[in-house]
Amino acid sequence: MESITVDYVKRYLPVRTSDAHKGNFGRVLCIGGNAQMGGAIILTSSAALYSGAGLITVATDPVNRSSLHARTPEVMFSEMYDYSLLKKMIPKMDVVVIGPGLGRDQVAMSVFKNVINSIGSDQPLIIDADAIYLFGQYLNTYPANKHKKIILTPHLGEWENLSGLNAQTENPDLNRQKVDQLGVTLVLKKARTEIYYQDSQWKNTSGNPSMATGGMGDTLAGMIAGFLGQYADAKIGINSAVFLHSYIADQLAKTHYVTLPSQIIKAIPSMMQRLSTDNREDAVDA
Ligand SMILES: NC(=O)C1=CN([C@@H]2O[C@H](COP(=O)(O)OP(=O)(O)OC[C@H]3O[C@@H](n4cnc5c(N)ncnc54)[C@H](OP(=O)(O)O)[C@@H]3O)[C@@H](O)[C@H]2O)[C@@H](O)CC1
Ligand SMILES: Nc1ncnc2c1ncn2[C@@H]1O[C@H](COP(=O)(O)OP(=O)(O)O)[C@@H](O)[C@H]1O
Ligand SMILES: [Mg+2]
Repeated sequence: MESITVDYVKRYLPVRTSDAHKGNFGRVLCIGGNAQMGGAIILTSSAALYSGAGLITVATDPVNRSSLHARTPEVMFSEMYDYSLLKKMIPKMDVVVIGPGLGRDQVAMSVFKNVINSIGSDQPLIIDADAIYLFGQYLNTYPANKHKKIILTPHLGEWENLSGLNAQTENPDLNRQKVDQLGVTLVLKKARTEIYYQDSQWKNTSGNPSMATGGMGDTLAGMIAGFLGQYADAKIGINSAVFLHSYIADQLAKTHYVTLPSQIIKAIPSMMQRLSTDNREDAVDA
């Protein structure tokens, strides 16, 4: 397994040209947040925004509209249960992320099916949180998904539910077998997150237990989405998002017992700037 380090991330940070505009940095659609868990998709979309995505739309339950706009007026709202609108919107997106706070009921399953049927074979689809459960259920009926560009981001509990491999039994060989069978990219979240591509495997070298707070994975999903819209090479984008998410937490943890997802989000632009310009990577705004 190859290691993702700070030097790797610095080497590949994209350079913004002086004539760049928002259309260069990705149209991202974030889908999730039922009436109980709007915070999850607000974290995801905020993370995509602070990671540099050009244009972000959130498809969510209408009750989340005003809190979304109060938090991030830069982000557009769409009604998650308007299936024909969602179907029309998806082909225009560079990246779609589904799952944070989505729920697992029949309505959530209808949203999921609508999205997986509408997404094109060249469009990255990040499947996180509840959508990982829904993906597992969906596969029972429609097993062939290899034509889709799917990125799964489970924690160990979600991975067990999907693969049958638990925290004790999962290992690189068995994970690889499952990944090949599913035809996906796997971001297996744990203390040292592992990433399985079709042709290589990577291990993160950053992260710490101050990150054990609800919403931390929702935040990572948004960072991956934000980076996928900006990096020409998806593998480098995903690896860099995974590393930076935890690396910012490592810097914050020097002075913070707990690192909140929203603190990490706020520190993304300053960390990216510092890594792109000089060696003062230890400083973050919190
Ligand atoms: N502000 C909001 O709106 C927030 C909304 N959120 C939304 O909540 C929804 C549910 O997501 P979820 O991850 O909280 O719960 P779930 O899918 O039931 O998984 C937990 C199960 O897995 C097991 N488990 C084993 N290993 C594990 C590990 N390493 N890391 C974590 N768990 C591990 C664990 O076992 P345990 O050790 O707890 O017994 C337990 O049985 C989802 O939509 C998400 O987006 C949250 O993000 C919070 C902020
Ligand atoms: N002890 C730890 N060390 C390093 N990283 C951690 C630790 N605990 C949690 N994390 C990270 O926090 C994130 C948690 O994701 P997840 O469980 O999906 O959160 P949520 O669903 O609440 O948003 C993952 O990126 C994981 O790697
Ligand atoms: Mg999660």
